[in-house]
Amino acid sequence: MTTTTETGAAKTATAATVLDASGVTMRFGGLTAVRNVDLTVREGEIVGLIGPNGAGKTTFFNCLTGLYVPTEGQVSYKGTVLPPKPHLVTQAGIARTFQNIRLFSNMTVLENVLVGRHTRTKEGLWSALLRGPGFKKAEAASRERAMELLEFVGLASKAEHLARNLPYGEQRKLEIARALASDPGLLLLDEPTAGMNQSETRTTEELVFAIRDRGIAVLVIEHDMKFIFKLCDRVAVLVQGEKLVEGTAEVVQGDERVVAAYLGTPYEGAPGAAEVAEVEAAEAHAEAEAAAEATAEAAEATDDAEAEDAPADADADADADSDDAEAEADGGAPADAAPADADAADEQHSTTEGDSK
Ligand SMILES: Nc1ncnc2c1ncn2[C@@H]1O[C@H](COP(=O)(O)OP(=O)(O)OP(=O)(O)O)[C@@H](O)[C@H]1O
Repeated sequence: MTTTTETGAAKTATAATVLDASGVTMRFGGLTAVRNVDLTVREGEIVGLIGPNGAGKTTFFNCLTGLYVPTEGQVSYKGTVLPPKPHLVTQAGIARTFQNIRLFSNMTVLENVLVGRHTRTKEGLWSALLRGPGFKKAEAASRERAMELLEFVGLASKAEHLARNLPYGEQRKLEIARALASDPGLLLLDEPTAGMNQSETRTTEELVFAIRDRGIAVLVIEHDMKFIFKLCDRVAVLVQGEKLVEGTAEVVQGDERVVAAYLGTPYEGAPGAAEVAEVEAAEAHAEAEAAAEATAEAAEATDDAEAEDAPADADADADADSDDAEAEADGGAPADAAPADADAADEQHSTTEGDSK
């Protein structure tokens, strides 16, 4: 495996655009998971996509690969707008791996890679059923290519093993080999090192460089920052569905908004900060009103008690009323808010399309 560890940022600055996502927005009911995101990947580049949990990274991948139809925006590959259909996106030249490994566990390692080749084989159904010479030739070529890919990822000696018997790190490599089998020009990797130990992670790093050196551009989601900053020519940071920063590893690492987003400290102009401030102000206002009401009721009760000349009882009533008022103030706001939250949750559930990770 030949690898180049230089970032090549200068080399790629003028290279042709492979992926061009513009204004991509994805809403699930009331939730905007991705908001107006632009992103390009050029030939020869490795681009990273990072962000805290729930930032919208996988949703964005799903929009790029046609698994989701974006609410707004469009995705182009090498200058052509992609239809939002996974098989057409693969055919166009974009392949991906998933956060949760998706292999055919009862098939062999080789068969898994052969499945990935089907978008590139032209033999039709009849040819396959009759197993004519055309089919046999195509099948031999596919096997040869699949074995070459297994060699490339270091799994050739396990070609006949069942996929389910591979250790976790090798299953991830097999997923990459299968994605490469469709001869993509762009590979999307969703958390390729999740669950790997340090040495497996280093091997994956080498593998990604080697993929780039084969002329395949890479867009990678990863939580391992060391991996991302070592690997990527450019890194884009998503926070609450919006692209916060994009630049070289140095630019991103030095940006205080990125640090704040990961540590959870709000900063001026943070996505969603206005909404949070609005909710906090409304809560403070409701609390102040409830407290004022409670004080007024307590004062009224004291007056009544004094009028009836029964100080001990009146004090007790006033305390009780005041407790009631406080209880209302505490319980009232969330109780009012609950149905709205429940609606939002229902809406969200109703649009959930199963496991798209
Ligand atoms: N199919 C769906 N239906 C409803 N909400 C969804 C759906 N898919 C994702 N979401 C929501 O969109 C938001 C973004 O989720 P997403 O999985 O894209 O984040 P992520 O950045 O990939 O997170 P992680 O790093 O944890 O994988 C979350 O609030 C999630 O619950």
